Amino acid sequence: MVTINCLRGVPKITYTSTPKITISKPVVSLFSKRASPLVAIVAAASFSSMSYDTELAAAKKAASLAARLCQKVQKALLQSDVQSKSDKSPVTVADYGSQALVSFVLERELPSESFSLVAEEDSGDLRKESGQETLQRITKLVNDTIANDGSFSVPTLTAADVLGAIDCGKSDGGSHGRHWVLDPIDGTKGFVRGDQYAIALALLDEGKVVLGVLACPNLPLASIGGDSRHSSDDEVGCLFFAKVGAGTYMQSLDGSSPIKVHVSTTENPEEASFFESFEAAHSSHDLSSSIANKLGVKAPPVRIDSQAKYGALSRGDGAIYLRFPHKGYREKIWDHAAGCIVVTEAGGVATDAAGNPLDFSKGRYLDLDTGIIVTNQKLMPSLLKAVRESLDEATSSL
Ligand SMILES: Nc1ncnc2c1ncn2[C@@H]1O[C@H](COP(=O)(O)O)[C@@H](OP(=O)(O)O)[C@H]1O
Ligand SMILES: [Mg+2]
Ligand SMILES: [Mg+2]
Ligand SMILES: [Mg+2]
Repeated sequence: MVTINCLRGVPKITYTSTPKITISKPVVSLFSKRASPLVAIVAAASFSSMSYDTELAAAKKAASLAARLCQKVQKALLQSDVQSKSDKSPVTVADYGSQALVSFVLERELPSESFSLVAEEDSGDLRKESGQETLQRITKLVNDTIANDGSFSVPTLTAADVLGAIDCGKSDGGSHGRHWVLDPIDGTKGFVRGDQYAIALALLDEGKVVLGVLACPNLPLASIGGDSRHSSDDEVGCLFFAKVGAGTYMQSLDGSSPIKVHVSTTENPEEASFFESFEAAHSSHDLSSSIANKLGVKAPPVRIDSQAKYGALSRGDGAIYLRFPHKGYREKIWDHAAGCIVVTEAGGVATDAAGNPLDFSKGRYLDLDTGIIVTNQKLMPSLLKAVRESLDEATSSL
């Protein structure tokens, strides 16, 4: 049996191999020219032979447009644009606007697809009385970005449309069917500081990441290896994209020709610089320093926010990414799905601290042992050994 969950008041189509078709809602959507049941059946029949080209093109367009919205907001960020979520983490008008835009673009560009989106933000706070001013600002940002792009002929979106688009991201994901996975701004703390952030979008098919796009508006096109400071003359704005079995490419966000990228091939830890979170609250800097020492890494850590770390690693700026959240933190799939395929298609390996591959099929959270480590194939065995020793030492000193 195949179930296609269409959100936003569009049809929920369920059919079995008989095929028996049930349409549980009327075909009504502001945005979409929705699939007929027949189209849905044809799509399901060719499921296994998909090349994901259309999906990748849609994902690149969605992430690039969202990046434009974010760039505009970051340039003139107001204190009132930044709110605090119930877990005390920050969220801005750009996080919400980016999520609404990506949801909107995917549905417009892939009208015959089922549409399931697992995304970070939800509209709860925007539906409250206190959220109305923020909602108006987000609605204007989304409409302005669509109008400036000029490629969609849609009526102006209402605040309710924007709320609906944001709430499309409530899917639970899982190991069956297709699910888009979105972090509308990864590295919100970096975004608010004026530093690195990324729009991270991936597609899961039967629990596996099959494509990923990372828009990194502040990442220099030139290498940042070994030095996170860069001159203000550096051209910034990178778009990384990867498709399963097809490698990883990078182009400028302005639309230059893509170039194929590859992770560092160094086998020598002394030459290998490593990335970690800028925020010590997100990853233990002490633990990564101990691991780097054991491995013989000489260079100081390169600390930057967001999945820009995966992008930079995929083009060989550094050779290692270490992430060790403090006890009790659960990693979410949108913080790693796009970055993971970008780095693995570029020849890298991403695992948990025990060397297990990252499993994106378990729902909104990653179920993993302790931390996330990323490097090239050659360095992974010695990195795993250093990780094990450092973790043992940390445990025995408690
Ligand atoms: N205590 C914590 N430990 C680990 N990660 C955390 C954390 N609190 C928040 N995060 C996650 O770290 C992400 C940013 O990663 P990085 O440190 O690499 O920039 C955040 O993404 P958002 O900014 O999308 O919320 C958030 O999901
Ligand atoms: Mg994130
Ligand atoms: Mg985010
Ligand atoms: Mg967040």
